[in-house]
Parts: sequence; C-alpha cells; structure tokens
Amino acid sequence: MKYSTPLLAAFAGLTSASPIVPSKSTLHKLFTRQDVQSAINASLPDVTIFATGGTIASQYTSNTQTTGYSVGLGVQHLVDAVPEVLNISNIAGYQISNVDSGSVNQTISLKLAKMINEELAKDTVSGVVVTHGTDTLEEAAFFLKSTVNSSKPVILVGAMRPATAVSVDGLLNLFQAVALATSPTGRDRGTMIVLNDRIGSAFYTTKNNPNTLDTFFSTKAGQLGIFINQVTFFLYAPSEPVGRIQFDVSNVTDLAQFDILYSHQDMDPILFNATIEGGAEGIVYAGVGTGGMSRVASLNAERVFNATGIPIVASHRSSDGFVPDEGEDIVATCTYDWV
Ligand SMILES: NC(=O)C[C@H](N)C(=O)O
Repeated sequence: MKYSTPLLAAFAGLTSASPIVPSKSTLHKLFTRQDVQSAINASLPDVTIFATGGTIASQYTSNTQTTGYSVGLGVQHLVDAVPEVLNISNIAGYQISNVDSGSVNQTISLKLAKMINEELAKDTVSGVVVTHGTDTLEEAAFFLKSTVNSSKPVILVGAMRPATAVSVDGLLNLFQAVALATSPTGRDRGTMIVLNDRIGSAFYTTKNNPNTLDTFFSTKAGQLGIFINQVTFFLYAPSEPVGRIQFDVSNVTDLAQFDILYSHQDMDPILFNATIEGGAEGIVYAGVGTGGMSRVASLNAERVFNATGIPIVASHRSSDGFVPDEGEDIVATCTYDWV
C-alpha cells in the first residue's frame, strides 16, 4: 500500500504490540474547573485544555525578542492570561508536558490521544484544546485526527511569539481555540488547527514559515474557516478528508519507529542501511518529484528492502502534491528519477 504524505505513511507503522500503558499517575493535573471558578456555571460548556509546551508557553526577558526564549509557563498561567475564556466555558487543565514541540515523543502523543478520547466521552465536555509548539503541531494534529474517535472538536493551538512579546499572538489564539471548542459549529469536524484567526484542517495544514505569524495554511485544501469578531465562520460544511484512516489506540502502548529520509541530488545510498541499523521498522523517503531518488540510492533501497523486508514508502519532499499509486510494492514500482 502507498501513501501520499510522510505522515500518512508513518501511520502505517501504528502497532498494537507491547503492553506498557503510560501511567495516569505520571500526569500532573494542574487545576480543575472548581479551582478556576468558585461556582461552575452550569449553563456554560466544559472545555479541557491539555498543555504540552511550545512558544505559547514561553517567555523571555525582552518583550521585543521573538527567538531564543524558553518554554516553561504552565497551563494555569495560560488560562490566567486570558481569563475571558471563563466567560464562555468552564475550564479544566492538564499539563501533559512542557517542552518545545520537537521534543514531543510517542509517550506524550499516546497519552494525549487516550486522555482526549476519555475526556470527550464525558457528556458535559463540549470539546478539548491542546496547546502545542508550532514546529511539530501539524504532526500532533494529524496523529489526533487519526486516533481520536469523537464528533466533538479537538483544537490544536500554538503561538509564533512568546507570551512576553509585544503583540503576543498566543492569547487570542487560545481564546479562539476555546471558542471553537464550545461552538456547535465545531461538531463533526474532529481535530482542527487554530492560529492567526484561521481554522485549518488537521489533515492538510502545515507550518510553512518558521518566522512569521501567517505560517499555517494548506495550499491544497485552503482554510476550513475563520473567526469574525471571535465567532467561528466556517467556509465549508463538515466533511472527512478522502483517505483518512481511523486508528484505535486505546490498547496501543508502543508506536513503530518509522524514520523519514530526505532525498536530494547525490543522496548517499548508505542512509537506508544506517536508518535500519538505527532501529527503523519502516522508512518513508521524501522523494524528489513524485517520490524519486537517484539511481544509486534506489538500487540500494531495493537491495535493503529485499534483504530486510522493511517497508520503504515513497512520499515527496515538495510541500504539496501526491505520489502516484502504482498499486504494488513500493520499491519495485515507484517512479524513479534516473540520473
Ligand atoms: N512557535 C513555536 O511554538 C516554536 C517552538 N520552538 C516549538 O515548540 O515548536
């Protein structure tokens, strides 16, 4: 089977093998709805925030500094900075981690997916918000889109400027994320990404620029919606992306290691051997063009595949497009760019 994106391909590696469930006791429940509000407003929906870190939870000594800051603000701090969210919801928060998103690992990802599924099963909870670093936010969104089974909204939100910056973006992003999590318009859409006044598809949206606010979009799918005066305005009715696969991770304790190789002119063929020696149980290569690589690299990839049986799946290094599905074994049938 072939997949058109590295993420889809990597998800082919989901396994329900070994039985070690991350313990709930390792979670730090920072505050409950009762901690935040003296009396819960029964007329408001409940929203649960899962905080993982990232720039939205970062600070620096200079308010004009937008790089070089450090992560560390907790979920309580994030909510305290935007108390207006308590006018539209009863908030509870979990601190899942407090790291740059490059350090979000499978333990955190699985814990998130399982806890979100549990949370959304509660009648009173209208939706959840995940605060996350933007660098790998698209991966987290894709993972949750593939593993959370609920018609309720799951909103991934981050910031491009630290919490201490002039014109910080995280505050309004968080408010909008909570607003969407409470909104009936968010139903039947599952996981979405909210940044910079826009609502993006968790399946297609990517970060396209490491420096600017206007970084999350999908050239292929556009935006699902926007916020007008903090009210959601969807451009499309709810629909599922073609090719979405739903995984049940409730008993999954370990994800297979799929590594991604980036193709380029004169790619070193030994990378395939090295990656497998490093423990990869599958390789996705971000190929040139429609999944191509140099002749020497492809010959070695084929040798490695024949010797190990470890799947090597073609994707593309361009941010948009598809690899044509030629229906059979990937190494044998992929369209290579011979040099
Ligand atoms: N804007 C950000 O959130 C970037 C940050 N380095 C991260 O954790 O991904």
